Amino acid sequence: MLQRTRVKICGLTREADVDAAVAAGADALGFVMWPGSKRGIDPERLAALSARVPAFVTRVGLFVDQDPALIGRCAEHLDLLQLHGQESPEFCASLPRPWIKALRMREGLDLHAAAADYTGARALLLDAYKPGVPGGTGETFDWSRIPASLAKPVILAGGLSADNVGQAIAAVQPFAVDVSGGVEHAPGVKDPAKIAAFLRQVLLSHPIQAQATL
Ligand SMILES: O=C(O)c1ccccc1N[C@@H]1O[C@H](COP(=O)(O)O)[C@@H](O)[C@H]1O
Repeated sequence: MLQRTRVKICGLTREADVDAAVAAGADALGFVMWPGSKRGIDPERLAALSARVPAFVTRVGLFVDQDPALIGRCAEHLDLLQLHGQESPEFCASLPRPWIKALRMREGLDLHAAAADYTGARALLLDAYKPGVPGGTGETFDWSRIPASLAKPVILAGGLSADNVGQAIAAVQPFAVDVSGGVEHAPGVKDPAKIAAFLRQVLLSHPIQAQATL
């Protein structure tokens, strides 16, 4: 079976960057609704950016232990929620949109147990662990810690860029990859050339499998 690695470009704050990510072929676009981030936007910005996104491109809202009322207000502009804090499985299940759970790869994290706990998650997003920082660190982690078979699709995040995403896909074979800092020239300011290069490297990462399957 031909399995194309999906791509999410996260931390979009500007119309031009939304357009660049869509034009490059991104499958999903991420909007950081957490005000503690330099990439954070408010619900009004979300509405404006989300309105530019065409059909078949998934609009993902990123939250960190935030008020469900705020999540509810944002939901009409989103297709999927990305939960980056200590949200419990019960909290996640109470939300008005499908969701993915972000897990930071701290030492000793049992991914099989997490997949069983977050049974309603559409995928697990795995990110680097840095104490006190909920995500978007620009750091990688040891990809060999990801088990080959997990009960949930894996979205690989953390320090990815055009320079290492091919290697990451070869090592992990994730369902999707997620990038923020690696396609920017400043936090929240994307670089269209880096976005295009990232997408190109993802496509180039499995040509032999594609040819064998066609
Ligand atoms: O981007 C942020 O500022 C952010 C803040 C809080 C939680 C998550 C955040 N970003 C997510 O972190 C990963 C990895 O980002 P990077 O590629 O290493 O910069 C990704 O899922 C971002 O969406």
